[in-house]
Amino acid sequence: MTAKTRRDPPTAATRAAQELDLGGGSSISYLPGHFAADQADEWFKALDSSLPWERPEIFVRGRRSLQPRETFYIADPGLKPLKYSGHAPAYHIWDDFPVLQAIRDAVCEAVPGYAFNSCLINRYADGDSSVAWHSDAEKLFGIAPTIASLSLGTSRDFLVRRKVRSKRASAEVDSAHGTKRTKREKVSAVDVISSRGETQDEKELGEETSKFSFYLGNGDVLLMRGNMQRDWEHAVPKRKAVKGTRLSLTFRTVLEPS
Ligand SMILES: O=C(O)CCC(=O)C(=O)O
Ligand SMILES: [Fe+2]
Repeated sequence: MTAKTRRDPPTAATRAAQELDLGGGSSISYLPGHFAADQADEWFKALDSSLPWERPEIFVRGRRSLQPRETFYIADPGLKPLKYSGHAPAYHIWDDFPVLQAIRDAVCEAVPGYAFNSCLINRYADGDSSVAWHSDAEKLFGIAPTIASLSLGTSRDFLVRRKVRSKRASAEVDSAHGTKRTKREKVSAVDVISSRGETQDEKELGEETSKFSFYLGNGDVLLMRGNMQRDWEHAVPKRKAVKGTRLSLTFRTVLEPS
């Protein structure tokens, strides 16, 4: 049986934050069941039925295709608009969506110290919806953005893997950011290239490729911090057996004015 069964409700032990230090200044904090299921259900229903979802054409690796999920973007007024994969999503503001304002306040409270001013929301109607391997390294979020995602609805796998970079690209990026990379990290980047070739598609990777998997469920919060968008990429792969809908609200801080 390949279908994943629904998780047990979180207990005090499982609800505790899990910290994953990926090295090189990258880390993930995972807060399973941070928001109670009834609260998460209420938010899911309010958003799923009312947001003006978009499903645009995007441009990825030289090919135009229909985005394999729906999205909605909201931000403080007057910020530089988001653009990714050749597409600029419609720019909505919090005043028009009070439920999102309330969710943003709750997430900022859950993750003290960050003033998230924008949110890209993804709607995965069922297991056919996905997001391909990518990082959120857009310039408007700065060089080491913290991104907090809140999952609502059906659970989905969220995968994380180290980026493949040439030795030269690594050296250039490191000097641009003024960071030092240890010899061991350089060697492991090369190992990754030789173990999986240059392909970007999803295939089973060897253990040496540093891949992690989270099963994100209703009310879970996950934070990507530090150099994650520079050195790692993430994906939500298709899962044919999944029938239900998942929303992910990815809170970010846009640093540049328009
Ligand atoms: O759905 C998720 O958890 C990830 C979404 C994502 O990577 C993004 O919006 O950039
Ligand atoms: Fe992302």
